[in-house]
Amino acid sequence: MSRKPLIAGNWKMNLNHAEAVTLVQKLAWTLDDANFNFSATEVAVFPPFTDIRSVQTLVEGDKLDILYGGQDLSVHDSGAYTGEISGAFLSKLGATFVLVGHSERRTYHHESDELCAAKVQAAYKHGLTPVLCVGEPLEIREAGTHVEYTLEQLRGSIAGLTAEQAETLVIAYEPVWAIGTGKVATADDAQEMSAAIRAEIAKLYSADVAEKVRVLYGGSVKSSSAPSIMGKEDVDGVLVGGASLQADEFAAIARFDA
Ligand SMILES: O=C[C@H](O)COP(=O)(O)O
Repeated sequence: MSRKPLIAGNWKMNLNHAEAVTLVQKLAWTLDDANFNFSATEVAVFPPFTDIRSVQTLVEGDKLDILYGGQDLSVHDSGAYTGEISGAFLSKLGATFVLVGHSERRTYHHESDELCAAKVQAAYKHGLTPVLCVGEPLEIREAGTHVEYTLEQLRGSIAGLTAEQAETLVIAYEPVWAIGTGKVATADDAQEMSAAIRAEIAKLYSADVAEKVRVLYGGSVKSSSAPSIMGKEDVDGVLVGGASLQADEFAAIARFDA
């Protein structure tokens, strides 16, 4: 497979800047001790905004191979938007990625597909790689319309995206019913949706673009479930919430093929 695996840890609203430094240090040491091959697998953390400067100082100072990103960004570059964070600021802090449209933002902040599409554009404008989150709630899964629902969300959230941008896009499939619940979708469920997402990208752009797009699975991933999920052909990585707050556990997830 030519796509590089991406193991991403979304800390959500957990850990202050001092705790962030401790966790990233421990994560780097744990992976180093295990002779982790950082050039074969990307490892990224998504700390709260207030932690990012400290993470940057540590990563740059100690020359760590850990990437990082924001959990959200504004559609605006700057201005009178109290509480918002510009992609330009994240970029200046050395961020590589930014999450867009996480289900918690879609639910608690009513983020629409249209807004997500604007955020994806804002990310590219500032040189950030968006990690676009999509996925169905429980009632949709139970109705059996999860593939169509998720693809609809995907189409709406990438409206206006060029083929050149789409090639570098990361899409995280996160079934809402599996987030923080301990209920992991099966590896086959993850594969089914990842393949459907890739096929949709091929339809919208080309087979070549679809081959390059990375699709992650997220939802109660643990070191025990990561190997089988990562073993699936169309799954290129995982977006980990709770288990990314423990350095040992997150490092074990990153070593899914050890
Ligand atoms: O962004 C991460 C996901 O929401 C998954 O969270 P979780 O691993 O705690 O279920």
